[in-house]
Amino acid sequence: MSPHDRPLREPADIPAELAQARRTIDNIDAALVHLLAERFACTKRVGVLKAEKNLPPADPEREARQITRLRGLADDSGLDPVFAEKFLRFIVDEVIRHHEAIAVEVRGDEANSGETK
Ligand SMILES: O=C(O)C(=O)C[C@]1(C(=O)O)C=C[C@@H](O)C=C1
Repeated sequence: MSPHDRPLREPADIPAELAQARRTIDNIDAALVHLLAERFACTKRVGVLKAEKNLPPADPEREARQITRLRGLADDSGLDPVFAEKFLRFIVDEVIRHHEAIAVEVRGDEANSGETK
């Protein structure tokens, strides 16, 4: 466990309920960071697999299905579906940038090893 996992210290003079809510927010933010780190570790592997198999970095058809699914989940759980879609778009755009960089690296490695595909 990292020292950053602990909730932030709050001033003693703030209302107890606000301090409790902020502890919950800090725990949720920590979980979000851990989840994003796991997701990006997984998509890094996907980027390598795609580059090795000469697949394109982006898969718009899969993205469309992910958006439909997440919008439905958001709706069911009281989260604004427009926000859910923007959030996924933000993450996936970053993943695609990573995939593009990985593809450049893998192509370079192949060129250096004299491999052909
Ligand atoms: O599923 C893939 O093919 C991925 O590369 C992962 C991912 C994602 O982050 O969810 C990213 C890019 C694609 O356009 C679709 C989905």
